[in-house]
Amino acid sequence: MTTNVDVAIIGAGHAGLNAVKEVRKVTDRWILINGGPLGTTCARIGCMPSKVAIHLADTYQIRQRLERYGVGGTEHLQIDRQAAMEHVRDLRDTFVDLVLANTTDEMDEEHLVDGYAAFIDSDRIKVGDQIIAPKAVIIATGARSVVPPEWEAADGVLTVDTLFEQERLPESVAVIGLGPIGLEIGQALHRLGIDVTGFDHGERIARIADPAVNRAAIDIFQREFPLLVGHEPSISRRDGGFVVRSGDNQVDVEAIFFAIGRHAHLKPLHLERLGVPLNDQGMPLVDPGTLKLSKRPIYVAGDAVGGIANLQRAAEQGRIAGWNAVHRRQRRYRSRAPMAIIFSEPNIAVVGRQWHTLDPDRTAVAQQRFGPVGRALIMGQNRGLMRVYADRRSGRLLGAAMVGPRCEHLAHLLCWAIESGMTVDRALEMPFYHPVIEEALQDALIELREMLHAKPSRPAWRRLIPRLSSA
Ligand SMILES: Cc1cc2nc3c(=O)[nH]c(=O)nc-3n(C[C@H](O)[C@H](O)[C@H](O)COP(=O)(O)OP(=O)(O)OC[C@H]3O[C@@H](n4cnc5c(N)ncnc54)[C@H](O)[C@@H]3O)c2cc1C
Ligand SMILES: NC(=O)c1ccc[n+]([C@@H]2O[C@H](COP(=O)([O-])OP(=O)(O)OC[C@H]3O[C@@H](n4cnc5c(N)ncnc54)[C@H](O)[C@@H]3O)[C@@H](O)[C@H]2O)c1
Repeated sequence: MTTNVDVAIIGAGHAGLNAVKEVRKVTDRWILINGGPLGTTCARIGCMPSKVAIHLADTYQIRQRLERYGVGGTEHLQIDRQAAMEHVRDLRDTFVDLVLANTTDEMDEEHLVDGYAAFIDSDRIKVGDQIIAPKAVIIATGARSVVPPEWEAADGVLTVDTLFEQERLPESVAVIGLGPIGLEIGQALHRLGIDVTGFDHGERIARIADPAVNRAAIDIFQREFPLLVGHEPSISRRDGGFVVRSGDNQVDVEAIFFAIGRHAHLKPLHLERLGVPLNDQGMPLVDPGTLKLSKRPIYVAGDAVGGIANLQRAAEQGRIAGWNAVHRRQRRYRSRAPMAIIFSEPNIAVVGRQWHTLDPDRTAVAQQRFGPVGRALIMGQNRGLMRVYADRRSGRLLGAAMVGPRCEHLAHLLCWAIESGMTVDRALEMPFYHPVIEEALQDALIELREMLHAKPSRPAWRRLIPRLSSA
């Protein structure tokens, strides 16, 4: 039997659930298909449990500063990692319950179907034995962790999909890939007392394009746990564990944590059956504004689109795809000034234009270290570097990269300023308080203003003119 609906939404993550919210305002003939556990990537394995783990690891780490504050007995403090992981799971379950309570818990069997969807052709979808014929489709299938095929489902190999389910954490871990996941999770595991070594085949960590900030970040994190970058790591089995080699270095570990990227989860959909051209990632051409495939009422939203995964992007694209699926007048997704925040300690943040896209002749770059920043010194977290970029001609802020304390907040301030087209002079007219981390940004802006207003040094022959005339 075929079920006819107005809209089929595939994937119950933030993108899919936000799409449903828009669609159900217009029609009751919709169906949400979800394969795997409900509760969203963000709440189950992503943003939220990772931040719980980071928070408790950072809290335990504070013991190392307590003696300086006159607090004794810190050498007796110990972490029960099993209890810590239970706390992560408890909060994770709370976040999942909050998502479910407001969304899928209220849906009946007619609207919510459990299973992986696959296209039969461009008009029909199959889920198990059920065939669905929708007038419009929203693909919101998210992304999945990349694991080299030879290590898939191997004992001792972890990803974020499995980490938070571990009753017992390993004593030593090689973190392969030092992007946002590798750095956040690697540092948290290290701070929970696990022997962590980080590996990346590239020279950059956390995708920082600015070479000075990247160097500063590597120096800071390197002091906590070894980071081996710039060589392709090779992994082999040994005595129930693994040996990982990188250049001249070799490390024996109990477990491997892969964080080498997450790719759009499209394979089970069989998009090749749509009869549209696909790129080498198996993705059809999608209008980045309407999120629609050309000539088909099929929309793609969230991590399924590819690129840098971001919860706010997934939610907004879901809302737009949902609206567009049920309205003639199409809304457009407009990407804003980019912002990426890594919740390591210190934070890493990149906003606006990235280093490699800047024109060196037109860009002024101010640099501010967090070392002498009063508030950072008070917090005992004064490691870091911020670089802020401005356009020499218009004086506008262009972007920034930073590693430092509470950069999550500085990134927001800067990103809002960039998004509103603010100049350096105007940003300096804004109020600042004391003593706050924002004073680091104020100092960077003052340096930028000096660069922008500095008179260009006059060529030697021009400097001669007054003297010649007065002679
Ligand atoms: C460890 C980690 C930390 C993160 N931290 C942050 C952060 O701090 N800040 C931030 O902004 N972002 C963060 N992200 C990214 C953020 O979580 C994602 O961008 C967001 O959750 C993606 O939502 P989505 O709706 O696109 O996909 P998902 O939430 O993954 O939903 C997709 C759903 O579709 C289902 N599905 C897949 N294929 C099919 C199919 N064929 N048929 C039916 N169902 C299917 C999946 O099982 C899943 O339930 C993090 C991600 C991870 C992994
Ligand atoms: N705070 C946040 O916003 C946050 C946190 C976690 C994840 N995320 C998102 O989740 C997505 C996935 O994150 P990720 O860190 O897994 O992916 P990523 O693609 O951002 O980083 C992967 C890293 O692995 C390295 N790498 C790839 N193959 C390798 C190999 N064979 N050997 C060694 N190193 C290798 C790459 O050089 C890169 O540094 C990203 O889009 C990210 O933005 C966001």
